Amino acid sequence: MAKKIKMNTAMRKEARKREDDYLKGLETKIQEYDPKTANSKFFKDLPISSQTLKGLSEAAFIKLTDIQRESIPVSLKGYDVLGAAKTGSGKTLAFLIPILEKLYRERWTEYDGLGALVISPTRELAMQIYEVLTKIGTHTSLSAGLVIGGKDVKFELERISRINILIGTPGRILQHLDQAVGLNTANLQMLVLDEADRCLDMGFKKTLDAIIGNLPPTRQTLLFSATQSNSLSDLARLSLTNYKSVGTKDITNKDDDEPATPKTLQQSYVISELADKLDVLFSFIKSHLKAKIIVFMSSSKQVHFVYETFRKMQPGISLLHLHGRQKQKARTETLDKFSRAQQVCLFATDVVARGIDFPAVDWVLQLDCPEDVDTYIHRVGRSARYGKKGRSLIILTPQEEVFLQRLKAKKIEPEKLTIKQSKKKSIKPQLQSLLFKDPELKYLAQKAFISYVKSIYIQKDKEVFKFDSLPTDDFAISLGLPGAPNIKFKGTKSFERAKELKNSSRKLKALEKADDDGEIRDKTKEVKTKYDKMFGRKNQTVLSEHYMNVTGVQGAENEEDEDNFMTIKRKDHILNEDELPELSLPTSIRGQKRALSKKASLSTKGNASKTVFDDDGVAHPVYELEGEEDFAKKGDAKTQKDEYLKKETEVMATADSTDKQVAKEKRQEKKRKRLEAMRREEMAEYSDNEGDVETQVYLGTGNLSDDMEDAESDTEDRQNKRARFNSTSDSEDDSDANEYGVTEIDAPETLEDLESLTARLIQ
Ligand SMILES: Nc1ncnc2c1ncn2[C@@H]1O[C@H](COP(=O)(O)OP(=O)(O)OP(=O)(O)O)[C@@H](O)[C@H]1O
Repeated sequence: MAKKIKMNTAMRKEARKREDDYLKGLETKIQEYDPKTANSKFFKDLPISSQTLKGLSEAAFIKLTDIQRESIPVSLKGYDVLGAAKTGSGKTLAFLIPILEKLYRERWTEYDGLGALVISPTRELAMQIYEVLTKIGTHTSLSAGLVIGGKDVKFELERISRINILIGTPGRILQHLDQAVGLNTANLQMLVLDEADRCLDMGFKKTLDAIIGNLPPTRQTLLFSATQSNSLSDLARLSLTNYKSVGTKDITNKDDDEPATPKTLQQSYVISELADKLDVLFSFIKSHLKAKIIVFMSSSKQVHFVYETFRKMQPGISLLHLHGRQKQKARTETLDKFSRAQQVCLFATDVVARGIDFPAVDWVLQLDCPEDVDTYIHRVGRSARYGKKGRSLIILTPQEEVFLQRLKAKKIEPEKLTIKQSKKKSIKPQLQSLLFKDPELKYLAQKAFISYVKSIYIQKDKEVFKFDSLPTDDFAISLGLPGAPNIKFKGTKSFERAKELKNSSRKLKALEKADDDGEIRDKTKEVKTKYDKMFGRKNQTVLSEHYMNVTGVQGAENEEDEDNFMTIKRKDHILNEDELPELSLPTSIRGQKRALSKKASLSTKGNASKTVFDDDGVAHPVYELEGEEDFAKKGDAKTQKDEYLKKETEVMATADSTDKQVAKEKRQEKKRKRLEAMRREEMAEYSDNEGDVETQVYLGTGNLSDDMEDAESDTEDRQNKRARFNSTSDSEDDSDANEYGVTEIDAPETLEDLESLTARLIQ
């Protein structure tokens, strides 16, 4: 922080003049700076302020990297920038320095509000950017905030209005833009999108559009990434004006034969059968006990399973695991431990594939093939950063070998390795024995199996990921399972049938419509057996235990169920179709149609008549005429009429109150389901791949040097977050929505009320 000295008016004037002159001089230097002639090597050669230089040198940033040399002067001159450079090449400083400089030159104070906004696709990356900013900005008087989840609103509102540089993930930033009255973007000078293409991949396009829509068009915008996609060019076209592309040659390899991966990275691959991959992994770890390794896998369930089982087999190196389904506190601790350790193996999903700057990673191992070459580049980019050496190994199954061609098209040609026979060790018997002893592990194995199969199924590149030729039985055995869990695509007969369906394009669409529970819901054709209904109620306490027993899915209520695309059934508990109650159905097609058609059945049955049964079980027509004498015996007509009306009114009143009760229950059920759906949606959005995964909001206290994390009260914050999140999404089109985004409706008093309620619900 700038040191405050007591000054009188004259001194203040003098200081002000000196500052004016200095800033003018700086501005002139920027305009006159010509990167070609300047040929700067060090930060001190750039036209930047002494306070930023001081911060940089204290953090040991002295020499410029290529992307910094190229892009900082362009950004300082005020151009929009599309910056692309290899992983680990120093892009973070390339956008943070221009932010600090711009706000400094504009003499930004806390009263000017938000001056710069930095958007990052993951929370981890946002935290990392914030940390770098706190280091290099320590001599400025600017304030910075990290927007990552739930302090109380009053606290946020108070702070956010004084933040000058805000860093966060797209969803959370939009929420603040929508809700925080104190967040004034009218003066915003700079917008930065880090890993911009990833923000788009993760489906944040709409959110980004909405954020950009909230910002003044006169701002300067910088987009940075280590890979480039068409969507990024689209975003650049839409959000940048008169922009300069910087460093893009570095990664597009149009003009030279250089790959988009760092030169100092030694890349290799091995071909292994799917069923042997875990053996290869274990053998690899055993023979690299002194290394710092990251192992990438395709899903959190795989990470969880491999971590839990390998831990029990004690390979002789510390093991860590990190995925988006862990609590934020655990994730932050793991990141920290991994960063500090020198000999350690981290099992992770792609949540840390991009941008995260772990120091000195020796090996990046890809146990599962990445979805595309860009993901490959980002994963291997966790090693060989900032010119250091590093190595990578990708394990491909014979079916996935075609991925090497995809890499070759981008000039990436890893070297083939074969594993020495002497180093190969099968861990299958150990895994089997572990699973046999521990049902929890068996459950994890089943989930890992399912999530892997699902991950292959949903891949876009069908030439690389061949769902049909998955050796499922062998794979299951390799996880220690007795055989492939009987995966049932609900609504179809079996796994084999699912494959068959997958090959038929129309039915594929149906499969793609599968909901979170793996059920392909075709509402028009859905027929529920009593077993379906029972399983459908698995969350209800009475049946849940039984459901778990039948399906062998113990502890499912404690697990996030993202992988229930397909459900598993324990082999020994398959329900036999012949156990189901027998139905006699018409065999001919015409007969079936007739049975299902009301109209057709009426034609054969004649008009319907309503019958009532008396106490002796004798049937009478509903309107049975009574003889005059019998009628007269009961009293005069008026009294009878009044009595009848009274009785009927009572019946109607009872029916009305029952109806109201039923309507109320239905409404509550609907509300519950809606909240549940929102929660699931939110979990999905804030999950594995993992974008806006924050569970807490934290704003910096208004000073760059202040710390950032308060991971307390996770659950409570999660609830708060959820509440606000829902409220955001609903508020636009539902003026009656309360703070939870749920429309409160009065109990219908009349039939009209009920009708209008129904109409609203249908809408
Ligand atoms: N000028 C510099 N001098 C010394 N170290 C630097 C310099 N610039 C960056 N670094 C270091 O290099 C590493 C990589 O930097 P950074 O994380 O900004 O890379 P990146 O290009 O954003 O990578 P990715 O594409 O993977 O996100 C960091 O450890 C950072 O501290």
